[in-house]
Amino acid sequence: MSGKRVIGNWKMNGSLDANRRLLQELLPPLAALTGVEVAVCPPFPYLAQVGALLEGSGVALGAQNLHAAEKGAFTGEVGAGMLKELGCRYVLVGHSERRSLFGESDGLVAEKFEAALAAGLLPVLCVGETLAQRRDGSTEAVIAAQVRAVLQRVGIAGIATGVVAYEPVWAIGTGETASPEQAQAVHRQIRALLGEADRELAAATPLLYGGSVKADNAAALFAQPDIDGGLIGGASLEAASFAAICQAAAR
Ligand SMILES: O=C(CO)COP(=O)(O)O
Repeated sequence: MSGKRVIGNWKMNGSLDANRRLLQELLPPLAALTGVEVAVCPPFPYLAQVGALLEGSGVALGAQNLHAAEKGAFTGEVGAGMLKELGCRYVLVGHSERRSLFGESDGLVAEKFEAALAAGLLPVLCVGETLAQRRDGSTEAVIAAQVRAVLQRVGIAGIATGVVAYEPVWAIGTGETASPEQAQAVHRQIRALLGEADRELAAATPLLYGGSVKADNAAALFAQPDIDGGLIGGASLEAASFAAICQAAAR
């Protein structure tokens, strides 16, 4: 199957030396793969270094966050145009760590998604429910609210230009992956929700799964009809694991 995407989210990890070593080991096996688009999202200070190391590799660069404004008096923040200038293709928007640790609301996430699109970046909208929300049966409502906030702001054409990543909060960094069936059920729901706006664009929107994706569970997840690839945290920091996950997507 072709057309899958695998994006590595390094989170707040790495160093000049570690990044160089990771990519030295990772890029050769990736060069042999076809039918999969791979990207890595290092912390802001390493975008230029990693961008240079990726040159000619076919692996794309992404950032983990952005501010909704173009520029201005926002100390410590980074604008979409800056990311674009540094060679980013993707930017994560509304990762659950941003939502829970840094108070990002559905509305703010929608503004960021719009700003990324305006700069010519491909925003990756991250959505997902907490364990408490899954247990009390509100998974569907939570995901719907998170997706609708962005849909209302940028429309289905805007969402379809970017990417949606389903990352159940209870599966992030816990080693507990959603089963392929659990993930597929939510992906199907997201596809249906987008399909209410436009079926064709909904079908064309890449839906990635994230949350403890590893070399040994990637193939089963990627085999699901509505899972178009993965957003990888911990395993993207290990060259062999990340390469194996990309390989599973290339099959
Ligand atoms: O948050 C994630 C990617 O954005 C997933 O992280 P893990 O793969 O470490 O569970």
